[in-house]
Amino acid sequence: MEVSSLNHKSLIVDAPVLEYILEKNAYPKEHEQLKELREITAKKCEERSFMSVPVDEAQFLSMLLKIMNAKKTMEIGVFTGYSLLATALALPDDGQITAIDLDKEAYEIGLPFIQKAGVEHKINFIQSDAFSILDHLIKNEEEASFDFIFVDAEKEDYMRFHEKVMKLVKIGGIAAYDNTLWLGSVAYEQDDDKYSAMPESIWKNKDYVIQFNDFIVSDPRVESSLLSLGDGLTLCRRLY
Ligand SMILES: C[S@@+](CC[C@H](N)C(=O)[O-])C[C@H]1O[C@@H](n2cnc3c(N)ncnc32)[C@H](O)[C@@H]1O
Repeated sequence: MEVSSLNHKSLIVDAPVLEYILEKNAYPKEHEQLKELREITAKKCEERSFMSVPVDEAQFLSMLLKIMNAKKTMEIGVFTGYSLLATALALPDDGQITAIDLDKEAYEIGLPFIQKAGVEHKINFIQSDAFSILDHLIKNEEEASFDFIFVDAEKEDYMRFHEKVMKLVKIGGIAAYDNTLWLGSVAYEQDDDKYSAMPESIWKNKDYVIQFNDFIVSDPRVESSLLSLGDGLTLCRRLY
């Protein structure tokens, strides 16, 4: 399969290398229902399917959750549920995921595959703006109770999410933020030849991503690592 036809969200610009990773490593071990969910998302959501996390990133998150022995997690920004299903498959049978999205229709596209994979019982999907749910959880004594929180929503909200997420994730737990290299735009000016062709939506949000990245570097509450996986994944381990 040609990488250009994969619509893959990756910073790897060397197409044969990306194709090698996907064809030789990621696709051969992709769970059948994840593959089906990915295919139906591409078919029904067309260019919006670009919002799903890439296969290699989902496999990294899955391994991380297993290494951590994560049991109680949260996902902010579900879309059709690719990262959600990868998480549900990685958690033990009594694991719990609070999954929040404004859009239930998109979740329902992926739901049959979650059901077929036999992991729906681990998921509490809440159709809502995530901020009100986070406030509710903080009020209801769920502070410092989540092993892992994955944030994959609007980039302009990351700074506000971070303050609430820092209250909800356990000390020693991980908050993971997606798209923190924002297709590489964070490193380029708009008039740069290489990146001037990027869509308006990328440039519109670039400054929010830069502001968030700068903040995380000097946030004493976390140890962080910015991975060049997908289009950037920042892991923050809560220290206190
Ligand atoms: C990039 S997509 C999530 C992709 C998903 N993690 C996956 O791998 O398929 C972002 C989602 O965040 C949701 N969203 C954006 N802002 C939100 C908010 N304030 N509260 C809840 N959901 C939000 C959108 O409706 C959208 O479905």
